[in-house]
Amino acid sequence: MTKAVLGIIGGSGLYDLPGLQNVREEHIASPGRAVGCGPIGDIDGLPIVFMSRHDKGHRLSPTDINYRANIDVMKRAGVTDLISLSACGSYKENLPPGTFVIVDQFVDRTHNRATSFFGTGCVAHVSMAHPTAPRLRMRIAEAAEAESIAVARDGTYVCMEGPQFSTLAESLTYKGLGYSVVGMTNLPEAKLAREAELCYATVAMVTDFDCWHPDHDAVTVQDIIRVLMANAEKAARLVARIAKDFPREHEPCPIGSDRALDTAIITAPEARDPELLKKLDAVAGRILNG
Ligand SMILES: CSC[C@H]1O[C@H](OP(=O)(O)O)[C@H](O)[C@@H]1O
Ligand SMILES: Nc1ncnc2[nH]cnc12
Repeated sequence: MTKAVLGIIGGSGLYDLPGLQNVREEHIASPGRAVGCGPIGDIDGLPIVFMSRHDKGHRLSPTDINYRANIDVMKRAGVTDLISLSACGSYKENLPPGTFVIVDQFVDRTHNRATSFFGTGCVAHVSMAHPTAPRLRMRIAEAAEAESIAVARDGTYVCMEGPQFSTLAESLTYKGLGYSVVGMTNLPEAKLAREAELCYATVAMVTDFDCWHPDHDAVTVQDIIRVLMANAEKAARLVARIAKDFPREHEPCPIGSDRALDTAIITAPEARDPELLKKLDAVAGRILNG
């Protein structure tokens, strides 16, 4: 049996995790990739590792975040299940600011991100057909309902490069294509979490209607921050409730997020690059050394 450890990545407006108990600062480095770990603690006895994606003071832009180091560190810290708490714009009238969308699908519109641990010397192709872990999503949705937080149990998140917000033409296109929400950060995490065999889910917390909505002006950071304050309080309650009800033993993922590398690595053992394999010790150790 594997002990369940919950990882939380906080996005815009979420630079710490209120309610985290028995906090200790531990430095877990990601070899060759730098970046340490956020505070480790627990809520109701469930071990929790917190990381602030943009760092304290919101220092890092979506393009500059070291997603590989963040996910690698989560893996090294023993995380089994990873939840992203993110701000997003909405493309649907019925998902107004304040709504928490438990994303089930992603569309990638980024073009300047490192989105794989693998590469020359060890190539792997994991499935991204179902990028989020259904059982984790269900637990988040149930916790949100128990806390009377307005929640949508699914939705498609389009991940744009940014850091500029969308043009009106982009916004209308994404809306027309049926996407639910837009953000700039979650797609690299979802891909890397899958390679690292972590169960991943996104809570996309709506802050604005982007710029498509005829009744709302173009989105500004000031407006977003106002909504973020309220969302942050709800997010802390949500995490506390998830932790309270979370199983203490990791439950096998019904879609195999936690075994994603079983059938993914294609490079022949004799063609593998020992230097790359060293860096993959945490992410792919189960399958490479197993
Ligand atoms: C501050 S608005 C734009 C910013 O907010 C979202 O960040 P995160 O996903 O980390 O909450 C969005 O993706 C942009 O990075
Ligand atoms: N409208 C928007 N577009 C992209 N990222 C966002 N994060 C919050 N609101 C956003």
